[in-house]
Amino acid sequence: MAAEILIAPSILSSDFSRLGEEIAAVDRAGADWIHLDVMDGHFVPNITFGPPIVAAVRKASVKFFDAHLMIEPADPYLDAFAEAGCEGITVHAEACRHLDRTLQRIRALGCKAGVALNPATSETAIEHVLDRLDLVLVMTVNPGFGGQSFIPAMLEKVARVRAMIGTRDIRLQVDGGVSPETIGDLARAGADCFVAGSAIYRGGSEAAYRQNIEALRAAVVA
Ligand SMILES: O=C(CO)[C@@H](O)[C@H](O)COP(=O)(O)O
Repeated sequence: MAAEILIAPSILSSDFSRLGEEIAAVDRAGADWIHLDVMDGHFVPNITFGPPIVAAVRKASVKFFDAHLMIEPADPYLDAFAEAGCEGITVHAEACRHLDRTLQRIRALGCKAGVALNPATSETAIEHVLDRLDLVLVMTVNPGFGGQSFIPAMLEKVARVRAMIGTRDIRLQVDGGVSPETIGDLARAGADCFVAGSAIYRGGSEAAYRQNIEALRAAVVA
């Protein structure tokens, strides 16, 4: 049976001056997960926030906190993100020298373990850790910024990753340029967890966020 579709708003596109309210708003508007984009200005050319901010906004929602660590190294910060309230921690394959060890640590902390792949990284980079994974994140833009255009070549990669996952209980997440125009193709290629920033946070109100989330869900099944 196909996995339930999950919609995870990326708070990168929210109004950071009201971050707690913006998280609560997408929660009430129908988000399944809250996606937290952590950037270090080194692995990616942008800087966002770290564990203290995650801990501060944890009370804004009881939904699954899905942290996407675009940081290198990631290992020294895993415990702090888990303590801050992240329930899923996704690291980049490109940023982890000992990926197998990193994933073991994430699970030992009681979190779901994920690996993200940049557009240029082959899925073969995660063949050896499939049994340590709860989620694979196929980046469909080059990480660092919201509002970029979806890279069409990633559709075939999503299909290849879906085939690799086989019958394992692993979520296939996509992130970057996810919109009502692209989500249907991504779902047909095998994605089941959709991160969207600008397509959800446009409109600036809870009512708009609800409409935007509903439009994404409708386009998956169209
Ligand atoms: O991780 C990232 C960017 O690095 C994403 O989560 C973006 O924030 C997605 O933004 P949109 O492409 O949906 O606007």
